[in-house]
Amino acid sequence: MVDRPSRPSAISPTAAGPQPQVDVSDDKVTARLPTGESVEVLLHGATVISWKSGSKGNTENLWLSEAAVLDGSKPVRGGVPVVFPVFGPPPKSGHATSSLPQHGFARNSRWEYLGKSSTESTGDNTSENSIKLDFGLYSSALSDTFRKAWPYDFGVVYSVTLGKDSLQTMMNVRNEGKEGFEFQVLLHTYLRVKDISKCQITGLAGTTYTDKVLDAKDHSSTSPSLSITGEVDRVYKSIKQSTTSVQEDGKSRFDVVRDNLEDTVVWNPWIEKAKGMGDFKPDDGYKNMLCVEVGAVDGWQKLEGGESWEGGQIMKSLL
Ligand SMILES: O=P(O)(O)OC[C@H]1O[C@@H](O)[C@H](O)[C@@H](O)[C@@H]1O
Repeated sequence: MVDRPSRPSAISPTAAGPQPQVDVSDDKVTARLPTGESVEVLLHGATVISWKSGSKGNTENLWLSEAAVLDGSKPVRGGVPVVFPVFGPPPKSGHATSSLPQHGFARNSRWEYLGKSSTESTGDNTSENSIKLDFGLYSSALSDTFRKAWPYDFGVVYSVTLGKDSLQTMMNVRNEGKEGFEFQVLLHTYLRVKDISKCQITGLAGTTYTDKVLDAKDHSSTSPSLSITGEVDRVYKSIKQSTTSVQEDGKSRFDVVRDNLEDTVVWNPWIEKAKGMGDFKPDDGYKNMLCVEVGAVDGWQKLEGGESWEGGQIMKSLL
């Protein structure tokens, strides 16, 4: 477990200073800090589709396809889709998730907005806000098809916390039934980069990964950093380091810190695969995105009736 964001030195809910703003519409929730940072979350899939930080909140940190479908008819290509309760194509048969679509139903279901909470931390002559948005998905709200395919009683609360230069996304999964169930979870983050050819990923050395492009077999990562020079689809498993970092042009760009999650998928479809996806635009958008997807996808998490599990990430924009 990594440390949660440090506790504010003083919390003053009635502070007189400017407060974060939250707008709730039929299909999305938008939050903005007084300093300009913002986050947009679509209720479809509780998909974060924009996270802006930097000076006056001018820097978009997430890649969203120009052809992303945002009307709820399919998963969003970009942002941070939530993958649950199965990662990738489900096991062909013999597992409770076998009849689910690729990456499960969470990114394909409408979530409920549960509300917000904000904190203001004050230091010497400084004051910093953060805002947490909570979203819920329950078995009772699933479509009949998904409920039939995965007939367990569950509740998931997904919390998205916007800080000055960070975005924390945490999943809390509860088994609300009597029967135990197994699940996988993954936060399929599409980071926005200026030029993939100038990016390096560190924090994965000494890890075993499955290379889904090469041979679907296990390999050992010995090199201290990874550059993307073609299609990549790797599942890094049981990673020792808690932080995966992205450098661009020799400068630190992102830190992705895992919390109670041991695995990370690194994905870029590159030229041909990008062209083959109808909702991936522009065709050369693969140059501006890098998926660093934290998760628990090697094997299964098991929850007995009444138990719950929590895991997630803190992403830091280091501009
Ligand atoms: O097209 P989808 O279902 O959103 O999946 C995108 C990619 O998601 C990644 O997590 C997988 O490792 C890839 O194999 C997959 O191609």
